[in-house]
Amino acid sequence: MVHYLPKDDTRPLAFDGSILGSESNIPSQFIWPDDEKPCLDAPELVIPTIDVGALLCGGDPLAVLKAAEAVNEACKKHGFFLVVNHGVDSGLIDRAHQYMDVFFGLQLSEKQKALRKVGESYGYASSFVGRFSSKLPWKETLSFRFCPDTRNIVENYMVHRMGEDFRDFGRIYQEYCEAMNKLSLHLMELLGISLGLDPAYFKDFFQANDSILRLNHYPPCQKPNSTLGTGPHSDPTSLTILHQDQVGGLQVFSDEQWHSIAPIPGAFVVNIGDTFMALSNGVYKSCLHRAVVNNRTVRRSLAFFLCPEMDKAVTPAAGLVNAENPRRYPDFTWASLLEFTQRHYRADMKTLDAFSKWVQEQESNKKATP
Ligand SMILES: C=C1C[C@]23C[C@@]1(O)CC[C@H]2[C@]1(C)CCC[C@@](C)(C(=O)O)[C@H]1[C@@H]3C(=O)O
Ligand SMILES: O=C(O)CCC(=O)C(=O)O
Ligand SMILES: [Fe+2]
Repeated sequence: MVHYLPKDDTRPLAFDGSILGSESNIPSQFIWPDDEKPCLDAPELVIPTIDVGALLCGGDPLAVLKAAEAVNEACKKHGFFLVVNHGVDSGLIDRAHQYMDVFFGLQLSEKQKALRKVGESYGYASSFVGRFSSKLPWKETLSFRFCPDTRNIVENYMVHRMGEDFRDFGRIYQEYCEAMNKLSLHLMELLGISLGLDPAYFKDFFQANDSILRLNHYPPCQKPNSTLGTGPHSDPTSLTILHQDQVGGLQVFSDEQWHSIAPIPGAFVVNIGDTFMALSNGVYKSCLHRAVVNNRTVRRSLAFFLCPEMDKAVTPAAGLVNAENPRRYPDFTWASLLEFTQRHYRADMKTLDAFSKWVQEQESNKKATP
């Protein structure tokens, strides 16, 4: 059964990884231009490994200070670091990876019960069929909304979209999000210390949050040199906690070239997003990264995106604005940046600058119309 349409057909194609993964004639919409094609032998980027054990148990202040210094150095440069000794149960991480196929292994028609609509951030999306017309990512995704104060929000969402049979499935990602939320708040303490702010500064800002867990499922691809699992972008969100399986494929753009981030069992890859770059007044960098695919095996990753409450004002900490470092970005809300990425702009390497320009244009339009 063919799951995609001939080249000249303009109707959106349906992406079914179980079929396309073995196809050699890849639809043109998935082929990236030469200047964005991946280099599969990218050199490895060695990023600092932060042991957060001392932070979790309120232990040795010297160890916390050392971790904060390493975070400061990494975040001023490329915004990526590894986290170990994080307290997240390894069995929960394993189950979160194993259960992905309970959903992605379904018939396309079943998965489409949870179909994400344009402008929405949650549900099932396959390569953004119907959202973009070219440079389509070679992946299927399932995204959940997580708010710590809304009991069982993930579990109830899955039951609502897929039926009672998906309660156990939803329970696993509910527990996974609760663990990510706890770790995120510890990391926010460390980021506050690393910027010379009160440890509670960012922790309080994100205590109530409106976050996203995204399951990325990358089928094998017969032309891995011409396609991308996830295109080059910086995350528009605040902080990303990524768990990638042992297949490998995450790449970061640093020092003018692409580098691979090797999977480390039991470690999370953490990176600063655009919203946190604005909160730090540009001191910490939200950097370009992407995911490459391979022709042998499926790759899976779980990305937890910590986001503030929708209408909370995103404005830099006062201590980070001064004559040497004036305001870099306008005040905004996460709701407006999210809407920008969902309706007006495909998140890429320049999202925050394009968004800042868009905010200023919106404001001048408002002033112009009486
Ligand atoms: C707010 C978001 C938009 C994207 C998901 C996310 O929750 C955080 C990352 C964003 C994304 C992955 C950046 C690359 C382009 C994108 C379209 C994708 O490939 O998935 C982005 C996501 C989106 O759904 O717009
Ligand atoms: O799958 C990966 O390794 C990266 C995915 C990513 O960058 C994202 O979902 O924002
Ligand atoms: Fe990302």
